[in-house]
Amino acid sequence: MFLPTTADRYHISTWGGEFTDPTTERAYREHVEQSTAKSLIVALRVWAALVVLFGFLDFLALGFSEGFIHLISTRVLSASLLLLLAWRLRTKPQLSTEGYAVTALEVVGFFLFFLIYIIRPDIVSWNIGVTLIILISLYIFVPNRVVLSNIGAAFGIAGTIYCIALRDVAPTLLVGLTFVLLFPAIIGYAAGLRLQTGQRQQYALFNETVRVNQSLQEEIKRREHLELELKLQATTDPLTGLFNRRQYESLFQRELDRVRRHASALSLCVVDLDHFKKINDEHGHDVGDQVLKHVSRLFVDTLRNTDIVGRFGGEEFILLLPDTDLRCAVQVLNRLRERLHSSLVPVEGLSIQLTATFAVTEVSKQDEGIEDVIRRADRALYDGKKAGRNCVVAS
Ligand SMILES: Nc1nc2c(ncn2[C@@H]2O[C@H](COP(=O)(O)OP(=O)(O)OP(=O)(O)O)[C@@H](O)[C@H]2O)c(=O)[nH]1
Repeated sequence: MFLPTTADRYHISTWGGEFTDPTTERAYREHVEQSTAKSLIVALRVWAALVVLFGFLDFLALGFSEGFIHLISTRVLSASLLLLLAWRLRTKPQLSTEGYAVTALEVVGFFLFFLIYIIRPDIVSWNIGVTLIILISLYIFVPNRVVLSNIGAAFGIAGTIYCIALRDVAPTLLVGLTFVLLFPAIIGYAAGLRLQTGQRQQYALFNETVRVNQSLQEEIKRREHLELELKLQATTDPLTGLFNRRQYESLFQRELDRVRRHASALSLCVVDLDHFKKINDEHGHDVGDQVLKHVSRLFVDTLRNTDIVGRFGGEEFILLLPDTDLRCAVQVLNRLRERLHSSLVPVEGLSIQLTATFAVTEVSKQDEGIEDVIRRADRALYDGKKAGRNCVVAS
């Protein structure tokens, strides 16, 4: 599939002042639709007011004559068309950026304006002056696509020349007049083109900034996610999601510092699942893994969230119970043992009965580190296994 590059997408035509890529041009018009409609409504209202106000000059020159009535009717008709479009723009702002309606009005407006040349031959030179102002206003004051403004201006120039030609003037004068009328149109076109191109360049820049910002945000999110994942990988056991050895050892050190500083209680328990080898042998390693996951969840869900649950390795777990002395720890662990014993583990359509041996010891200020404490618990574990398993042994 062909995908336009940024340069293609934002290429602006030299003479039209519009994006050559239709999708970008459409998006740009939608982007400026509301503000363009607002400016156009103001321009149309001012235009309508001027058209009617100039009727006062007609009245001064013609009085309440038939000519005045024709002119004022024309003026009121023009003003009504202008106000009608202004009203329509409130509900259909896209008319302002399409430009066809306002161009049609420019053509109709000029057509009605030509009547003044016919009805008031006394003010031809004044009218030519007004035509010059109208021509430049078409480009600068009335928001429209510059290519369409060219159509309005071309009609205005051609019509004016025609109206003057009707008066039997010398051809040289007509040629001169054409140049005079072309002059504001060319200036207006150049100014309109520059303005239109500048607006689109700004839009392209704005869009690019938004795009770059978006991709930066996405990159930041991606990196944050990656960082979190790496942190998780470094601190947890991949199978059970419990703290890994490195992490619970460092958490133990923090708790040991608290024991030393605040004389608070801390108990450590080594849990070893009973006859786990049998589960693996009978149902396969995958079922064994599911059981380990289930037991881990059960430990985490049952204990306090200040307790620390880690995987010691294989089917052995470490539980750190802060602010818990040996007596309380034995109570808590007995509850946990009973819960494990009484709940069947549902794995792959099987219901597996499971027990564990819990070896618990209280950490003292004199303990050098976690190895000392685990060694003590391990001795208790040995006793527990010898005593028939499914028990809590304290040392
Ligand atoms: N599925 C699974 N099995 C594991 C994992 N780590 C260790 N094991 C198994 O756990 C079993 C531990 O067996 P043993 O040390 O003999 O202990 P046991 O069968 O639980 O017997 P006792 O501890 O004496 O009650 C071994 O079969 C290991 O292969 C693991 O990550 N996944």
